[in-house]
Amino acid sequence: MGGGGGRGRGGSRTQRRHFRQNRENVWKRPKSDPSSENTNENNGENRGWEPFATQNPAFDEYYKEQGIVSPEEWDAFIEVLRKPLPAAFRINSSSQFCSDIRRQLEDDFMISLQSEVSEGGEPQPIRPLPWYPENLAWHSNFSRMQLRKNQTLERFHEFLKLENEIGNITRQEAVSMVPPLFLDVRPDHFVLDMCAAPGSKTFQLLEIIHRSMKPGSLPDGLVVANDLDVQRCNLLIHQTKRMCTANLIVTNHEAQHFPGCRAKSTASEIGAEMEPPISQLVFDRVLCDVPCSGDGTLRKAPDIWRKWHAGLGNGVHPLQIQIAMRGLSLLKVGGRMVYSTCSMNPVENEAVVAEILRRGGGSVELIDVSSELPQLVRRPGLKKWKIRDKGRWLASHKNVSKYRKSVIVPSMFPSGRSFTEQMDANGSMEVGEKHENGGNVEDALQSTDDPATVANEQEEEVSDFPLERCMRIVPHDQNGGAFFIAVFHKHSALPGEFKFLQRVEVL
Ligand SMILES: C[S@@+](CC[C@H](N)C(=O)[O-])C[C@H]1O[C@@H](n2cnc3c(N)ncnc32)[C@H](O)[C@@H]1O
Repeated sequence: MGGGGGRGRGGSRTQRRHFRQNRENVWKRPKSDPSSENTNENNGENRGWEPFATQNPAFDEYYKEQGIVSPEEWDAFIEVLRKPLPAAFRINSSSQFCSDIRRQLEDDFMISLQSEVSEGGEPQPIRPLPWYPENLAWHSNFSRMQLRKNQTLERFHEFLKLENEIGNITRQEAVSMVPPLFLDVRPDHFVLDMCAAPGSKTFQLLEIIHRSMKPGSLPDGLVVANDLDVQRCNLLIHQTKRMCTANLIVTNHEAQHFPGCRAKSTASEIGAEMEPPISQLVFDRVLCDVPCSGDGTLRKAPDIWRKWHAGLGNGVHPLQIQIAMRGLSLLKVGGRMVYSTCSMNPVENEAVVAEILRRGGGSVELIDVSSELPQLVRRPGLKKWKIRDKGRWLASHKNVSKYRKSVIVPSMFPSGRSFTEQMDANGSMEVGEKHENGGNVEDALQSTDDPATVANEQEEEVSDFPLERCMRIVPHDQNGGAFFIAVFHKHSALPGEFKFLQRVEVL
């Protein structure tokens, strides 16, 4: 029956429906409130549904200060972040039906769907992603709701469902398809995917390994897909079994402590008469798609708006470094490693990359990949950033109070210099203590009236590393999600690595 004043939250029913359709992923059902379950007010419709709050002042303040987009772009950036993410999918390049599927999309669906208005209001409801090779990845402006409800889209929806089920296409966020492309994998490569679940990038890696193989023959390459979470490993297995591959091993370890695997060389490699030596298994390619705060997925997971705070990025920074360093130690000399996150935060990105280069001590290079995938819109990595802790901006580790030193570590800052190192060089007092005027540090933290002013008064640090070679993809660049990617080349053994390898062999 009609829309009585008490049923909705303002606005006509049509307006509400329109809003719901356009903000499909920004609705949540809060924990049920038994006291209101049977009231006439709700009348059974829309009961308990509320929009997610798609804003967070702490988020705005943080990213404005970091300057990840220019002040002029801020409104466009934030507006796109609040919109639902358009769907994207990829054609399995190793499928024998790959060309047929691409032809069907180009010659049939691209034309027949033209008359359907997509919710994004783009002229082409579906289109190939211009930066993905060979028209194999597609962007669709149809929301899940539209696909499910609109009769004329039924054929397209059925096509997507069926081809996805049998492994000919995979639904995957567009930006998440980028890291494997920069890994430069060949069919004979041994690839380690350190944090692999739920497996969309593993699937992509397997596609490359299997590409151009004749049906029935097996490639020489191998993907080892690891994840800490056993349930997510199950998801990964479910996802990758659509590939029907024998070239995948799934492991369940902490990536930062991924075990050294020992392999026997084949007799043909060493001469049939000799006993094959045991050597450490090293990988041609390593993908480090590490756990992160995930704020690049805000469009897909709007509940992150509510949960976001600067401490999330600070908290995962040490683990991200550990995982990346373990990845590098398992990488062959001459091999390539990609480090990626779905976070926009420099403490999870540029700061980690700088620390990898620092610890790598010249054996690792951050590669300039600006000429690869030229149509992918990306921004260079930052050279300077600040750390936010307990409501305070910190420009250098020397500004960290001694009570926070176990949490706010030197590698988080652009110079990577530790407070103690500063003391050694200058032979002076602890600068952090001077800042607190000799008073109680907790008091000093709480009495900070204007954190931005405090940061401005501090000496700004700038990284010496070529961090502009990193890539940050932001949502309004190509109507997608956000991602960060850095590509490394290992020139020689890491400092201390040789000793480690020898020890493994003796064991
Ligand atoms: C960003 S997700 C990976 C997404 C995946 N690469 C994909 O494309 O589908 C990060 C993953 O890291 C896993 N993880 C968290 N801590 C880990 C650790 N210490 N070692 C290995 N995996 C970890 C999480 O379970 C999660 O699946």
